[in-house]
Amino acid sequence: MDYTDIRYEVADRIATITIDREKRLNAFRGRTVEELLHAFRAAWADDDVGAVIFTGAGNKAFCVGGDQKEFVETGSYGLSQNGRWEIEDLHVAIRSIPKPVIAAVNGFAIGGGNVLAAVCDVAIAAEHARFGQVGPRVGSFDAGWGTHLTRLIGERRAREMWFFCRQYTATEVERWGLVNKVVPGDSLMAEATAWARETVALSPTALKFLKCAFNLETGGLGAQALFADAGLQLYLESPECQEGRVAFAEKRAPDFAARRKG
Ligand SMILES: CC(C)(COP(=O)(O)OP(=O)(O)OC[C@H]1O[C@@H](n2cnc3c(N)ncnc32)[C@H](O)[C@@H]1OP(=O)(O)O)[C@@H](O)C(=O)NCCC(=O)NCCSC(=O)c1cc(O)c2ccccc2c1O
Repeated sequence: MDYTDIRYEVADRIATITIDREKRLNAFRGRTVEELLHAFRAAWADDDVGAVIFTGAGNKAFCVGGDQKEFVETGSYGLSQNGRWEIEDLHVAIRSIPKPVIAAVNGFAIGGGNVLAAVCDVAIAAEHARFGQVGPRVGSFDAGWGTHLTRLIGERRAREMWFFCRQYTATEVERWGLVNKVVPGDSLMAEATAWARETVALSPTALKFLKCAFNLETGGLGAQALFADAGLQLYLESPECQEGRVAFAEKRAPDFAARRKG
């Protein structure tokens, strides 16, 4: 597959997967998700790859979730070549690949970007990185893997993140346990590579069984995510959702007053 939205590089048994849409703050569209899925599966299939680093191009954003401009312009995030919107397959692939996945969070991890970082095995953040959920402000929600935040930072913090749509610094979320380490931006990739080098020297079978074991508790989230996504697809067609998206595009606060009921 030819990649237009991502980069895939392998060196010293480490695969680096980079969302390469810097002008859109590495927001994902259908094509991006399809390529990411393909790249994670390639890393999975390659016996010479022992670990994956997942990052975003540039130094402003890791990923800011779904591409809102694409949605406003075309009415959807765009489908993959096979006609499916595969974000849930991507979440499951990152969880399932039997090799450690290290998120190198090089800037904003917002909305679906925060969820992508959260499903990785470990996360290292640049000092300037900012984390947050925005769905209830822009007309979206992730009631599947988005709720995995509870396990990482506890229920109070996870609900705060989703219900208030604030932004948090790397240092704050390191304290909460959302990231493993915070480093200066210019040493992020060196740090992530050092972590990857450490893990590729370990027993691959031991790591595989450990990842499978950790996944036993969260395995049900894959099914919950499909259920949640079915609800989200209906919500995406509603005037309430459209108000969130249009308000973001028009750079104004959304007006959900007409939507308050029940
Ligand atoms: C990310 C921000 C916090 C950055 O704020 P800042 O003030 O620094 O910068 P600007 O706001 O001026 O943004 C700069 C520039 O980038 C454009 N941009 C920002 N975010 C996006 C985006 N997501 N898509 C496309 N473009 C984006 C912005 O328009 C500016 O462009 P200019 O041309 O005007 O310069 C802040 O920008 C922010 O909060 N962004 C919104 C983030 C957002 O809404 N993300 C999507 C959330 S919904 C989602 O992620 C999602 C995930 C899923 O898995 C789904 C699954 C199934 C269905 C739906 C899903 C879904 O919606």
